[in-house]
Amino acid sequence: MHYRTHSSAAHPHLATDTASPKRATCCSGACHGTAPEAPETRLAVPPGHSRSRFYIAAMDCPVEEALLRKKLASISGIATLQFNLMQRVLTVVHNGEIQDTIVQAISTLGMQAEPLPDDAPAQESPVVKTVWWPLAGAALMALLAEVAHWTGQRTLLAAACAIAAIVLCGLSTYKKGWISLRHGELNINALMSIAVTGAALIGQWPEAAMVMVLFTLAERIEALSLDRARHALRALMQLSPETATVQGEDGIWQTRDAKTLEAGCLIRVRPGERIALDGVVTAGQSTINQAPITGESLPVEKSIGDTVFAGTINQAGELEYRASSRADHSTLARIVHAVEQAQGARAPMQRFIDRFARVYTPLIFALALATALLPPLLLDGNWHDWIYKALVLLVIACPCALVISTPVTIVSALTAAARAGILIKGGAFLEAGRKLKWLALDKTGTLTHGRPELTDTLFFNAHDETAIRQVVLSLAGRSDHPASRAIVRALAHDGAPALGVSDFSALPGQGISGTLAGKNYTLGQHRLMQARELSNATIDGEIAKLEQQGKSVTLLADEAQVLALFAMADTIKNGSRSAIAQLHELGVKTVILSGDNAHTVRTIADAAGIDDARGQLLPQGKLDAVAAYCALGVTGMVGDGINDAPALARADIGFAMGAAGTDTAIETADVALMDDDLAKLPAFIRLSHRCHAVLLQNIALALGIKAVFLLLTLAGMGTMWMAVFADMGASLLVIANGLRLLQKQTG
Ligand SMILES: Nc1ncnc2c1ncn2[C@@H]1O[C@H](COP(=O)(O)OP(=O)(O)OP(=O)(O)O)[C@@H](O)[C@H]1O
Ligand SMILES: [Zn+2]
Repeated sequence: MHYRTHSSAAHPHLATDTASPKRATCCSGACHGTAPEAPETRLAVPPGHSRSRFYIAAMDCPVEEALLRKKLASISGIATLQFNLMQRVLTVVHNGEIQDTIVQAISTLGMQAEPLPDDAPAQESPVVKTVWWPLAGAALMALLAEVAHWTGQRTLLAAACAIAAIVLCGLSTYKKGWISLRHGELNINALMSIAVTGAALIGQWPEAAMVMVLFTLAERIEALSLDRARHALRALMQLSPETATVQGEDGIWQTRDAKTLEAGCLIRVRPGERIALDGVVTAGQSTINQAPITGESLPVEKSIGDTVFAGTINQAGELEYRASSRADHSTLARIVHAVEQAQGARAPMQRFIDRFARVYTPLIFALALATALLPPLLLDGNWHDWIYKALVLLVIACPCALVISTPVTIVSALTAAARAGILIKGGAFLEAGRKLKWLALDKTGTLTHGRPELTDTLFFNAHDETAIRQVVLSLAGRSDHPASRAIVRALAHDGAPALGVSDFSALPGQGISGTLAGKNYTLGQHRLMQARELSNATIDGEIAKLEQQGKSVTLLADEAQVLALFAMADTIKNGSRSAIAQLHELGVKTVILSGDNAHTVRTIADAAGIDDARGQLLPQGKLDAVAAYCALGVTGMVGDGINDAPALARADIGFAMGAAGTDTAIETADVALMDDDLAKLPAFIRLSHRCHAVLLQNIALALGIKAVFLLLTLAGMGTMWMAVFADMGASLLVIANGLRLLQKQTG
């Protein structure tokens, strides 16, 4: 009997043997070297601690993060804090039942924290309807103040209009500013409040009003732009339909809410409809557009036994399939969840900028103070002029544009990648991609189709070939390894009934063994038989001949001797050569690390144009090889098999191929490629370059604009509302620049 649970579309190699040993215990992240930093996606929960998540609507800007950090630091029992500003979710690892204390503490900051169920799949953030009329009224009042001022009306009128404008739109800024000042933080709200108040105090009423109005307007636009980045990801989730046609107990088809369906139910999908849940086809034949999962829009043939994914589009015919998981555990839901978690992990660039901002703001604030005080005191300057300049400086002191530019850019890139079938588990990996020096590739299933055909069969010392065929068929039937599957495919038509297998065990990268009809047999590679001293000169000679032809050989042996030889040849994937060429163009060197024999590996390396080839590696050998390359430079490893897991975890970036349908790959890989297309590797590296370019542009833009205004102001030419315009303009520009990554197709 076969134990296949995966279709040929989902890669077979990663499916475990039924009795396979534990998966590699090494988790990605924990074993990473220095570059890149381990992602913070999964917060470790020490014993005795628990994890709580809160949705805080007001927390969408790094200034709130600083405030919250400070406030929560005073609560005992909190171990770790993780801020996801894009999703506005705060994760706290703590001991003791202190959720209420946390909510309480946050409320003293003027923010509301709603507890979220732990690890719940992301939910739609509540849409807060923005009320625009107070802002419009404020703008009108500010204009009137301006007019009153210019037409030389009494100051009183200008002041009245200005106060009305500030009250209409600025109260919340004042409130937030006051809270942050009380906690010793200088956030944008505090800076703006001081600037506006200062302007009013020196009699610049219209300017005070304008600054407040422009600031509020820009904040609104900024919030809307950030929402766009958030919703791009949510839009992915909405690809799976709300309802599905399900067979009820009475056999009648009925339309039901997809969220209420359990695994195991039978679903029918018509041509043109979207698949509602992950599942396995039980009837019908069709083609499916899997672009939402894999990024590949060429339709894929599906028939009985094939896996279908929620969110993909059924095209040609009607299909019936049995759901394999609930809607909130579909591959699509996992992708969205993984990207959301990745957003919470801070990329190195972001950490750098946060550190920079912490110095920048106090520095400019000090400069403003000095500007206000020193020239009038020491140089007999005009108080009014210098205070005004100081206020303009306060407006420039906000690092908002700089701080917001990085997360927006990275989130846009992560989302764009997910839409193209590349799941990146954190900004750190995205940033590391462009630094890749070496890429190690697994052979079977990565460079080749992973569907070898049996080419030669030889029997040794055999009295009864039929009996041996039956043994090998029964044993190979227990494994999902491509070598075993090739044997099963070639021999299955013999029609002999399968024998029962007991004591089945798998030796990753070497073979499998089990007891059939009271005798122990091993199916595996040449080395394994040599180590057991079962091989001989004749067999070695035959194998050498076959391997020269680029074939892989698997042997069947009992406890005393080798009984049969199976040679197979795998074909290289169409896209492999061009993908490797693109990688070389991007400055990445390539090497194959394979468990197969050296000749075959060399043959495939030459056919694909790969720089270096190493065969005959056990899982530990692959790991050691990757470690050696890591010492030379940033190293990636691409694989899909159990024998690759330790090496994938050790590499600076571990890429899992054909991850759709294999949950462990989606969860443990640093970068999960949803299908088997190697072209996704150069696409990932190009995205990394593009993302880096945008990050640098944004930093230059944000700092450049500040620098210009700093000089203008000191030269006495900067006005306050110009500074607000420039500052907020910079924020909007960098956001728009970051969002560009969303539009561009990766590839
Ligand atoms: N489950 C199995 N059934 C049959 N043969 C196996 C099995 N596992 C390993 N082997 C033998 O061991 C060899 C090495 O296996 P391994 O899985 O390490 O590498 P591979 O699949 O050939 O190549 P790659 O490392 O590039 O994926 C195979 O070529 C095969 O001969
Ligand atoms: Zn801000």
